[in-house]
Amino acid sequence: MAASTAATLSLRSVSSSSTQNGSGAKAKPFAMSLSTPKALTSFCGLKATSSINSESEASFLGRESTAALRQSVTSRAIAPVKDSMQPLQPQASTFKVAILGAAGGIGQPLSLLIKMSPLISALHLYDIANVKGIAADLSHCNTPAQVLDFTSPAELGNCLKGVDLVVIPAGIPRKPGMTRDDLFTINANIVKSLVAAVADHAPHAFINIISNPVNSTVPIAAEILKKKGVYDPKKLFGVTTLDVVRANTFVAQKKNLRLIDVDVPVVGGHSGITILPLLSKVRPSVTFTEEEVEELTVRIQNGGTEVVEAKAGGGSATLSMAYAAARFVESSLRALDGDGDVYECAFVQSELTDLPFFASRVKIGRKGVEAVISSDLLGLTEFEAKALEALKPELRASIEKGAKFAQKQEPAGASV
Ligand SMILES: NC(=O)c1ccc[n+]([C@@H]2O[C@H](COP(=O)([O-])OP(=O)(O)OC[C@H]3O[C@@H](n4cnc5c(N)ncnc54)[C@H](O)[C@@H]3O)[C@@H](O)[C@H]2O)c1
Ligand SMILES: O=C(O)C[C@H](O)C(=O)O
Repeated sequence: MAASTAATLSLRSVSSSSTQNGSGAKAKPFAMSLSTPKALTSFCGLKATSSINSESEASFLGRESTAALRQSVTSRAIAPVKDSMQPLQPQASTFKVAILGAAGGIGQPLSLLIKMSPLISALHLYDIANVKGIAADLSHCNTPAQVLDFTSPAELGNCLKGVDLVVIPAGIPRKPGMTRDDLFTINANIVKSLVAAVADHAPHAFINIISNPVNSTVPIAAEILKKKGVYDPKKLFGVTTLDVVRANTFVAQKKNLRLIDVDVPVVGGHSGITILPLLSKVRPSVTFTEEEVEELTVRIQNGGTEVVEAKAGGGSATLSMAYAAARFVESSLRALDGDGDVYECAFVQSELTDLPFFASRVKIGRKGVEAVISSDLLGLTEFEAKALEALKPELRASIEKGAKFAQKQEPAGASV
């Protein structure tokens, strides 16, 4: 018998919602156990059990979202089955996703993880390196997303046509001793040309940017989209989910908490001191000594460097990043699918501070960012307030560097 009988969507993430009165964000950790009827075994492939469980308030999606998910899964997957004895032919799911840089250290495991999503009907893999084999390999997984490969810039337009979400992990990673800003010269050009193509071929898509330095590549993307006349700030996201994933892990370990319960908002940017975990806002409420706050903050800020050094020249975080990006993709797709309860931290155009871009918790809906959650920045501790002021000059400089780079470029389409 193939594998087991359970179809479980195994990504676990945390959803946080703000209180309506703005008195402080109320985290709502959730644990999804998406267990489908036996009929779904044939496309979910990994495991299948007989129901979709929302164990409690503290479970992955919360009751309402789980109900919405149940409805979405059952309508997509079960509706086409006319005869229960027939093998399931799942209806095409709603969303098409493109990954640009799909053959890389992040791109490959990310492609695998999101191939498991029942929300994806087509997965378009693009890379300048050989992506054909990766697509062939992945296409054998019996999950519904159809996998297509696109290799040269000449194929990029076709890769992007009709997609709802574009994820960009293309670019070089750090080696020990490098800062993320040291990647600027090469990655700025990569992001510029890829985003120009997105503007031409998928101007309404959500764009999730992973390529570093995120503090600059997101402003580059914004300027390129502006030049092309298609900039929608609500749909452009710098992916900072890995900072949240790390913060949740390190805090849970330090305080001996159940991982699934922990939610740490991380604001600012995605590099060094611009990464600011708000430990006073951790859910569940937990107290830290001053030493613990300093130690945890530094560890979260240096999480990327910890991996770069451990890999000793072999690149930077790929597996944890793929996990984090898959969580952000899943959240983006749930938002596109009309789930009204999607909250993630992301680096977006923002008026929360005097900086033009800022990572914070945002509510994501069908049209992109619906709200920036301002309450996280209220009632900061002295440590956090100082750290927030301290990060601003560096973050502003990185944002301006990216914007200036893109502004002085030729009209972007010409160079793709
Ligand atoms: N946002 C984050 O939290 C985060 C976390 C980890 C890594 N990163 C960044 O993600 C990027 C990728 O990291 P990686 O480990 O996957 O690197 P990698 O070198 O393993 O993979 C990068 C891939 O991009 C491809 N590529 C290069 N130029 C391209 C182009 N013009 N079009 C399409 N594909 C192109 C390469 O062929 C390669 O397959 C790096 O910049 C890294 O710093 C960001
Ligand atoms: O640290 C890096 O260079 C990669 C990434 O930004 C990370 O945080 O792991």
